[in-house]
Amino acid sequence: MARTTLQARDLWADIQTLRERRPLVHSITNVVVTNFNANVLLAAGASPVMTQAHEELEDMVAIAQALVINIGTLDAYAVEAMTIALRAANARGVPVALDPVGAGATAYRNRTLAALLAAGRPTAIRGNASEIMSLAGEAVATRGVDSSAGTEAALAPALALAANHGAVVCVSGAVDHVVAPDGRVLRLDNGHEWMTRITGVGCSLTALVGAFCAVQPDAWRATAAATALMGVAGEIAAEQARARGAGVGTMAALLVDALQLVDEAGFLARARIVDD
Ligand SMILES: Nc1ncnc2c1ncn2[C@@H]1O[C@H](COP(=O)(O)OP(=O)(O)OP(=O)(O)O)[C@@H](O)[C@H]1O
Ligand SMILES: Cc1ncsc1CCO
Ligand SMILES: [Mg+2]
Repeated sequence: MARTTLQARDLWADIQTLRERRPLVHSITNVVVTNFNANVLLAAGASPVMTQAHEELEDMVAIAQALVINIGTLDAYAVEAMTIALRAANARGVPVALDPVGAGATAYRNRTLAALLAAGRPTAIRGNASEIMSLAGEAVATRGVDSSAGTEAALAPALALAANHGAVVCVSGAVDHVVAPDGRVLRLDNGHEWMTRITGVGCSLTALVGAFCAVQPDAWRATAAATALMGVAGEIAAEQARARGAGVGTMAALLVDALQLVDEAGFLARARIVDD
């Protein structure tokens, strides 16, 4: 595999740009994570707005710098909202991050994802391994919203998915894989297992992918910056929680703190880009 040309300092530059520019990120997301996602976006430096009212979708997309679509809790109204917003974003060149929550768990989710991908083109897709494998057409059963596979097994499916849809694909897990439609692959070895025990960390990563796509035109690099930031912040939060004998509830708050407070030295010391 080609050695990556991306360095941690490139990703740090994007984090600084996000903090300076405060892009407006419009999310149509699930009812479990809406508040947490908004706090994650604010902590990282973006400006969130959540709405799915059909009457205002086109106007909101028109003033947003990124759109995030998350299928975690679906119903017919939300699916129509996602379709309208996706089309509007594509027409205006607004980048779109898609979170295929629970892909492979139910026929309704699979159908909805197929219809969305037929209606428009996401700039980036972020899911756990079994979600990405399912979306790429592999026969894999996602267990509810949690992954049933490792990220290495999802690499080939992710590359195929990226090429087929012209979208960057991020497979999150113990080692995150960020792949581009042209075959570029970046592996990031950050994070902590406890991140899987706080609901919506993956969804929030997808929201960050949208935010970084608003400020970095190379969607692969933008997705890598989002993924590295979440991984580094998760590591810091887990360490701090454990140091005070706390668990994942405290860690959720510390994760938001770390997204806000991580500095250049802390980020560069921790970000682990893995080359083959
Ligand atoms: N075993 C692990 N070790 C370290 N970090 C992990 C591990 N598993 C997941 N992560 C990190 O947790 C974050 C969320 O990824 P995950 O794959 O759990 O998302 P998800 O399953 O979509 O989550 P959710 O649906 O709850 O939002 C990513 O930043 C990822 O790097
Ligand atoms: C737990 C859960 N159920 C539907 S969406 C969601 C949030 C994490 O994906
Ligand atoms: Mg998820």
